[in-house]
Amino acid sequence: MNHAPIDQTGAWQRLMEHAEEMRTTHLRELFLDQARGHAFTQQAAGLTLDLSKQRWSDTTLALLLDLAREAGVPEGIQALLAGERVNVSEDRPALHTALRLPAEASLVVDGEDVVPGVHATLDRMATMVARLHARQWRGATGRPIHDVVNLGVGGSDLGPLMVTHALADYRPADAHHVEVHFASTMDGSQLADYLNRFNPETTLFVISSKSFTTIDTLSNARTARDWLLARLVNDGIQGVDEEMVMRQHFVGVSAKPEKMSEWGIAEANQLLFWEWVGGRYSLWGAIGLPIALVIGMANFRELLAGAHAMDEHFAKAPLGDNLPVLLALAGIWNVNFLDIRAHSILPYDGRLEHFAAYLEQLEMESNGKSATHDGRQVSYSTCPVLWGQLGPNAQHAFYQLLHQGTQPVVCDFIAPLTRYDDVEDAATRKHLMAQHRLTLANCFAQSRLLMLGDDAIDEPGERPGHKRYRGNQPSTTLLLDRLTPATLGALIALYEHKVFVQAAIWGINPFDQWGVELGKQIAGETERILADHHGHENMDASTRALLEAVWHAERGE
Ligand SMILES: O=P(O)(O)OC[C@H]1O[C@](O)(CO)[C@@H](O)[C@@H]1O
Repeated sequence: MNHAPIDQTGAWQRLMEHAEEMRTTHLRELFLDQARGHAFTQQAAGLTLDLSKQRWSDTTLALLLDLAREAGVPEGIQALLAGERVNVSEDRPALHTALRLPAEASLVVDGEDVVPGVHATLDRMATMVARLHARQWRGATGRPIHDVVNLGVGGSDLGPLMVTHALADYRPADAHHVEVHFASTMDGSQLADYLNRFNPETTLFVISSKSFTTIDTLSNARTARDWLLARLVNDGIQGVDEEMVMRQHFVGVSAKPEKMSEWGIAEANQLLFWEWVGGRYSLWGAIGLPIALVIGMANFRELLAGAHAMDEHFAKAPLGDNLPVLLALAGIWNVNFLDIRAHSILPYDGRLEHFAAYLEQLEMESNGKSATHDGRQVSYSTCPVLWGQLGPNAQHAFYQLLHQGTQPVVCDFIAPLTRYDDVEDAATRKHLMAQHRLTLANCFAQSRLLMLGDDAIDEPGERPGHKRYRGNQPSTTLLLDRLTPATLGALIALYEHKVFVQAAIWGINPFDQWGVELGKQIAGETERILADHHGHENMDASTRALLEAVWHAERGE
């Protein structure tokens, strides 16, 4: 990978000059070229990526590809996939792609083939899933488990939450005996709701934490353990003891087996993964247990196969046809050359409700960095501010700003081409397919209007200021043939690799997250001060007053 400041390269300078001209070119002018739609559209692994509504031209793309080569992107891709230590600050590989290699593949890292271990874990997951689906996993009183609650946060929550929601339609018949839930917030509010409603005899907790030190997760886990012990042991259910509760109501997923054991997770209930899997890249293995519970192991393997298909494409397609590379370059162009630093993720499918939240972590925790590999502060922008929501709902919320606000925003519109054609009842199918058409019409209308502005109307005429649309907001449209485990796997892998390519160009490490560490430390100190009622004397006036407000409230003042 190239460690020279990227903004001092010839390719960057040429892009800066070219951007002068492009900044004053409206998208509607670019679309005078009728061939543009096709020219900027590529397909792979069940996805169609339309980048024609980006404010770029053939020349822009050629210059961006030069930039990618100058930044060492092709070598970076090979290094990532070969298991080199691309996570420089933590001196380890980032091998999420190994989690989706087929069983017959081999990937030797530090003298060891990692693939057999990956598949051994998948097989252990399969055994757990089969027992739960068959109602053979019983709680301490002998009743089959009905509710499984995943306790995790960040990468140990967002991926499984997003995918289980997206693929709920793929639930096999035997999975209907088990309901999967998620609790992540450290304030306990999500968990408290479950504890009010669920029967402890039939509830299993999956404690998901790569580090097994995350206070958010461990505080939820402690509450869950106390709840189970209070209800099943202290209330004196005959024959039930603590050991049985720990063995029959807790599974642990982590890279730290010793910490799981210390906490009380039975060894047989520990699912392991590796330090070389980043938290936000971890849904493909043991952290994906809730996914496998909802969609079944066969569909989980399809999810992996879809991601692997995207990995193969990423490894082999020439840069100019490579979907993750193209998506990354569009982002670089917007952030660094057109000064567009807000990015909205807008799925037009209710099943992708949690996709934006998932991408917020993937992109911003990966690339929200300002130090390069060699510790230098960058002199250019890196990750944009990324946020999103279901597109149809966002139309009634923040699209006003997209259309008439003052901020340039780039949008990713995401939708499946086909939906509801398999609904059995003919009348319902007809109505639902019409709703899908309506949704696609809205999706395409919005990106067109954002692009053209007033020109989207046949006869724009004179319009008062408050009715004018200036257009020229760029967007990407991503179509899935249909939303299946395989295409969702490919979609996620596409964004993972996009993030990697952008990091390679910016010269930053997408696989660490040092920026979240200090906050955890200071929160720990603050928690002690809150409990001890002293130690705040030398703090800033604002924090002091906030702490005092809590103490007043605790005293009922
Ligand atoms: O899985 P863990 O170790 O509990 O971490 C949860 C999340 O916390 C973070 O480390 C950030 O604090 C994320 O990177 C991670 O996904």
